[in-house]
Amino acid sequence: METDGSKDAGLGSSVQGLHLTVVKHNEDMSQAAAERVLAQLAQRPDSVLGLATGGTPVGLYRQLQERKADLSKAALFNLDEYYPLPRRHPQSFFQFMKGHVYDPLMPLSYDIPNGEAEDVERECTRYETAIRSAGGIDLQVLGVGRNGHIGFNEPGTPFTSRTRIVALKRETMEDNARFFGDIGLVPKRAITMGIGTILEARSILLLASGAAKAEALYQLLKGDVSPDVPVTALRLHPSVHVIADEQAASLLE
Ligand SMILES: O=P(O)(O)OC[C@H]1O[C@](O)(CO)[C@@H](O)[C@@H]1O
Repeated sequence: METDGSKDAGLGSSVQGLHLTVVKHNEDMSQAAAERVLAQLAQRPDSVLGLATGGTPVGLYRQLQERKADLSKAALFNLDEYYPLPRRHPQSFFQFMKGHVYDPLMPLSYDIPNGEAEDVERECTRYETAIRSAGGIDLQVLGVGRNGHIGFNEPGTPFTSRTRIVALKRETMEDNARFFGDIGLVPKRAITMGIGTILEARSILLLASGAAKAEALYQLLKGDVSPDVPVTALRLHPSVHVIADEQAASLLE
């Protein structure tokens, strides 16, 4: 396995368009990711960025702060939000983004599904329309769940799915219980961009760190393309860059 470097996945035509960079540690992943986001902003200051929450992108957002990324012309969207959950709840993805990105980096605009919308169907339609009205997403940052979920699109989700309300799998609630302190406090549902919505982004940056993500990454690069492992949908996209640390890449090769 090539490390601290970059290489094409080199796995034949089914993964053409997918580029893999393996780096040593989580911090290296965050640095490499920040470079790609900064390059996107340099090329197009008014980029539309799709961002993710969870543990994976925290280092990326720290790097963007340290490097004084200029988001003053950029529009931000997010993958998902728990439902129902008030925006003021400390574990809402809105609060996560406020702390890590909105307040420190002051983007021109931001939008995130509203976890306290009264009419959830209407909120999902509003969100899809807002993304389209902004011109679509230029660069979508993704993490991946242990079970291969992207956004909150759990195994079994059709690749054509759009923004909608979903039920979370038990393993996803278990993984996110660390943020809530108790699994009983984790919301059972969420609003998430669909896989079809995600695949419309012009380019995708997937980050994976730690041994818990190794199987999902293996499936992405070597498994069958199947809704059973949502992240494999990325094999259908023409421009995906994966940055993984050595632990996440440990099943490859
Ligand atoms: O980065 P983590 O905390 O491992 O989470 C993995 C993925 O699961 C989610 O939390 C669910 O949306 C994503 O935001 C994230 O990319």
